[in-house]
Parts: sequence; C-alpha cells; structure tokens
Amino acid sequence: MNALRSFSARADIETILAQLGAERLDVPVLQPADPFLDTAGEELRRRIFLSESETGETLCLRPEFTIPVCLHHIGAGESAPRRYGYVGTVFRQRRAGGNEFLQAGIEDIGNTDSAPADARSLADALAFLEALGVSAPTVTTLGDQAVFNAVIAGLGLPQGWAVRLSHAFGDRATLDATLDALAVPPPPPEVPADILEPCEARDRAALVNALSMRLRIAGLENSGGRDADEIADRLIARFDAAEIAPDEKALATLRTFLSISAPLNEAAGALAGFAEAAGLDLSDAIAAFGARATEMEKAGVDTAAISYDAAFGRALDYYTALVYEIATADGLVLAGGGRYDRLLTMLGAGSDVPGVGFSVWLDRVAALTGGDA
Ligand SMILES: N[C@@H](Cc1c[nH]c[nH+]1)C(=O)O
Repeated sequence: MNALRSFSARADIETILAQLGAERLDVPVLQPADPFLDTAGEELRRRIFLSESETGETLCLRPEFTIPVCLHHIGAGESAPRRYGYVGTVFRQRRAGGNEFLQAGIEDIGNTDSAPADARSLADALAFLEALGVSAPTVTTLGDQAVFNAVIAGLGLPQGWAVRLSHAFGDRATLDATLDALAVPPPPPEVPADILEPCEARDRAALVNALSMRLRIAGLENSGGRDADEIADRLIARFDAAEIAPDEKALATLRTFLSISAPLNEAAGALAGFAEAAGLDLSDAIAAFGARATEMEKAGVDTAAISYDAAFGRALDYYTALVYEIATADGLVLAGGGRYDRLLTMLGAGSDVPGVGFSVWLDRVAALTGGDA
C-alpha cells in the first residue's frame, strides 16, 4: 500500500484534477481542531486525533479536507468562485483497520448557481472514478437534507425536536432512536426539591441560583466542568421535552416520508405525491430538487440509475441540501459529497458563501482496481 503515497500516484491525480478544471490546493496536515469539533458533527468528532501546541492551542491531524479548504478560501479573502482540487492523507481513528487514508476531491466554493454546480459535482465524482479505472458497476445513492428539513418544518414539530431530528439525519440509528423518543417522551429527570421548583416554573434565574449554591457547597464551582448556566439550560430542555405530547399523525407522516425511495428521474414526482397526500407545502424544496435532477441529466448523468432515498444522509453535520455516495455493488463507499451552504459562515466568512464538493477514497479504489491509485 506504500505505493499509494508514491509521487507517481499523486501525479496521476493531479492530471485528473486539472482535467476536471480544479486548481490544486495543499493544506497543512496539522489543523486547528475547533472548526472540526464545532461543525463536523459527532461521528467525525469521535475519530479525530487531537494534539496540543506549546501555546495551548488544540490541534488535530486533518480528518477530512472540506473544512481546511473552506478555511483557506476565507483566509485568502476570495470573493470570486473557486474550484479547489486536493489529494493527501486524512487521519481518522478506527477500532479496526488503518487510521490513515488517502483522499482526493474537488470543492466548488462561491458558485451561487446551485443546481448546475451540484450536477457538476456528481458528474465530476463519477468521472473521477472512471479516470481511476473503476470499471465495475457502481451504485449512486442521493439524499437531500433541505427536503428533510422542509418536511420537519411543514409538520410544525416543536423547535427542540426539529433541531434534534435535523442533526440525526445522516445517521439512521440515531434518527430511529430520536423518532422513538419522540413517540414516547422521556420522563422529566429526578431532581431534589430546591431544583425541581424552579424547573417546573421554568424560572431560569432561580434555577441558576439554586444550582450555583449546590456547586459551591460541593466545591465544584469553577472547576472547569459545566457551569450552572449550562446545566440550567439542559435541565429546562429536558423538562420541556417531557411535556410535549406525542403527535402521532406527524410521526406517521415523517415515517412515510423516510420510506420514500425512487429512481432520481421519478423522485420529484414521488415527493409531490407525498406532499399532496400529507397536506404539506413542499413546493420550493421540490422545485429545487427537480431543477437539480434536470441539470444532472444535462451533465450526462444517468438519473434513472441513481437511487433517491429520503432517509439517506451523510454522517457529517455540515451538509445543507444535496448529499450523495457512490459505492461498489456490495456497499463499499468509493466517493461521497454534498452541499454545505452554511459551513463557510460558521467558519467565519463575513457573508453567505455556498459550497459543494466530494472526496474519493483512493485506498479503496486502489484495492478495487489493483492499481496504485
Ligand atoms: N469531506 C467529505 C466529503 C465531501 C467533500 N465535499 C463535501 N463533502 C468526507 O470526507 O466524506
């Protein structure tokens, strides 16, 4: 596998990146950890290799490229759209197998014409795999966080639940657990009387006082743990959650939505049928979805061969709309990507900057093609 890191392998990738119209960008292996911890979500957070600088800054070995590429774009003060291409090692802790993986990809940042940019991203990912010599049939699965969010908004679920569900999208087990919890709200936490009273009254100031007193008595104040404010917010959220009556109809509608699966060229119709039956106005989300599928066709993508799965998401928190993966017939993911329209603002951009991109897992491709990537 050492051959994967060889110069000739990288030179091939650079040719492919250039052919796909991306400019090559190198980003440091050692990155500030906070941007990943804040924006990438739980699944990646668990896998990050953390370290600390002499000055106390928390650093990490880059676990992926999208965030460092966005940070570069912001830091360089770019205002024009750019297409960045990259190749290099990413580091993720795994219980079994290796911890270092070779990735290459393209991030298309600042292009406000979303539908064609999305289409180009998927077409590029497919072309990338073909250029690497992947000839076995692949399976492309597509999901859409924006459609999911529109359904949640249309169902009028309480804000706290909407946020939880939106975060859970991309992780089927967490999503199912959240749906189950929504059906049977958890009982309120058991707390002593001096805490219970302000909780039930939702008297936040009194609750913070009572909690501060207990922390002080226990000698825990300012011990670097969660402080009274944060504990108060969590307690109030748990009391709120316990009081929300389960809305069975909304839940059933949500489950029906999550079971929708159709070839991409029929998916807008399937979504429209669902929206009508459920009495939801999803017209904006469906129009954007349909326009994107049309652009994909124009870009030469066989949309009849792509599966839209309403429950499909990726386990990274920064996606806002399109998500997709290209896998082998037996489910090994070779490439994945999607749109992240809020990520650059979260990372410090002064105005809205849209982005879409994908990464290819070169080690897996090499194992498949028998080549050295
Ligand atoms: N960085 C993502 C893939 C991606 C690139 N751009 C958008 N998404 C990953 O490692 O899975």
